[in-house]
Amino acid sequence: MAGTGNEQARKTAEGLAYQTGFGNEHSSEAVPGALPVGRNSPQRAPLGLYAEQLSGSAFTEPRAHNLRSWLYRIRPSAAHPPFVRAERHALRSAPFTDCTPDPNRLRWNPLPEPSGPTDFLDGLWTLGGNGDATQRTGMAVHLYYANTSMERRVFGNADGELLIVPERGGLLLRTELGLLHAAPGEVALIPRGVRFRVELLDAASDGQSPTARGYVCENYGRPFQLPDLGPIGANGLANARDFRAPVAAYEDVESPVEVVNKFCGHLWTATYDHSPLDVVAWHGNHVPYVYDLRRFNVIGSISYDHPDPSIFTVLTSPSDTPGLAGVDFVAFAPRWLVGEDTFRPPYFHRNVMTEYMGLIEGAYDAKAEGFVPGGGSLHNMMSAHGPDRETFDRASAAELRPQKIDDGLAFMFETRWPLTLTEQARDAGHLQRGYDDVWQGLQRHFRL
Ligand SMILES: O=C(O)Cc1cc(O)ccc1O
Ligand SMILES: [Fe+2]
Repeated sequence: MAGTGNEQARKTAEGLAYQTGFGNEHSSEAVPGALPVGRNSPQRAPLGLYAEQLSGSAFTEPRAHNLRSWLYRIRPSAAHPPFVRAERHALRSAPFTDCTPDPNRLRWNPLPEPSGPTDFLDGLWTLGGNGDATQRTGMAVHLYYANTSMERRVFGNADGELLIVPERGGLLLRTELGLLHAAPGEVALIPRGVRFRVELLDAASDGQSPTARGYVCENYGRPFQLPDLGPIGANGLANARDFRAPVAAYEDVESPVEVVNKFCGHLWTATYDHSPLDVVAWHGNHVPYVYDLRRFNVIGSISYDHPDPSIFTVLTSPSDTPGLAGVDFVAFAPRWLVGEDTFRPPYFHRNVMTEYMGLIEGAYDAKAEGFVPGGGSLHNMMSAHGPDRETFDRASAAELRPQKIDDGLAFMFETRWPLTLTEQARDAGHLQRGYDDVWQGLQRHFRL
């Protein structure tokens, strides 16, 4: 999994420089000479910087799973006042105990627009999840709807990593390790503990101030990694080289900045007298990434039958049982369907895993209508689901020519544990009533 040092930064369309590769020992310095050579913690770090290690795994975990970065910063993170409890808005954490786990198929419309100025952090709204943040197991599903940038404040999550899936509006993520741009169709991964600020970039097409909407998978468990490829071979699915990590970029700001820290499910806040995004150089593999889902190399059947969606796994958080993920991130990217004598859309099924699905753009091939961009569906453990009636009827009669599915981009957070809702998700006005009806009217065709 680890690669070699990668100093080769490249410019992208957005003008940001990146280093490429997943799991690499990256290194970067915003000022020449800021990175110590040959040791991590010299008696005096270059340029009067402080050396600090940030770990994402226990020191003693196997090398293939070991995650840590060394940061060279203007002030050590330790120089901060006490944290005090903060208001948590609509952000919730596991364990989720307010609602009874619900076996029903559920579907939501997009989050309603916020009524006042709302930044990414205040705009986070938790749908539900499983596990326990204090036990570092399970996951949570959040949505966000923001209309302002985070100003003079920074967020860090001690409870897990954050996989951010923008659906509307580009995000500029200013992290301790540098800047990332994530637009709809791309995903960003912020590792546990890495502090960041979210700025909204793209003005709406009507010239209105920017808004940003999307989904977040909070993973309390083992950090996301690329799935094994087995017989697929050495290449395919999400290729490691398409992940982009930032280059060092720092703020030298000596004025008050609020630092919000999510710890064991609660938000804590402290006002620092400087910006904690003050890392001038760093090296390591505990790093944020951005990945363009359009780079996903889709593998599928070229003979018959609809393959199981595990073939679309972008990232997986393994559990202690081989093959049984705490959470998988799965993308349904554009692809050709060529199966002969095959019902081509997703089949009817009851799955021991729990499936939360969202839509980034367009439509999804199992649902003719009602599953809309920014909305989401939950098919909990063993809940029966699959193509809606209209899709079933159409696909059962379709002429089976090669067909390109390129009118949408959907994804799934698939988890080994059932997902329990928050009260706000259960009682939401944007919860669709009558979702079950999409499977009504499936005719009896049996005859002897
Ligand atoms: O739409 C779903 O329910 C997700 C899904 C997709 C697929 O291709 C096969 C199984 C499955 O659960
Ligand atoms: Fe499913």
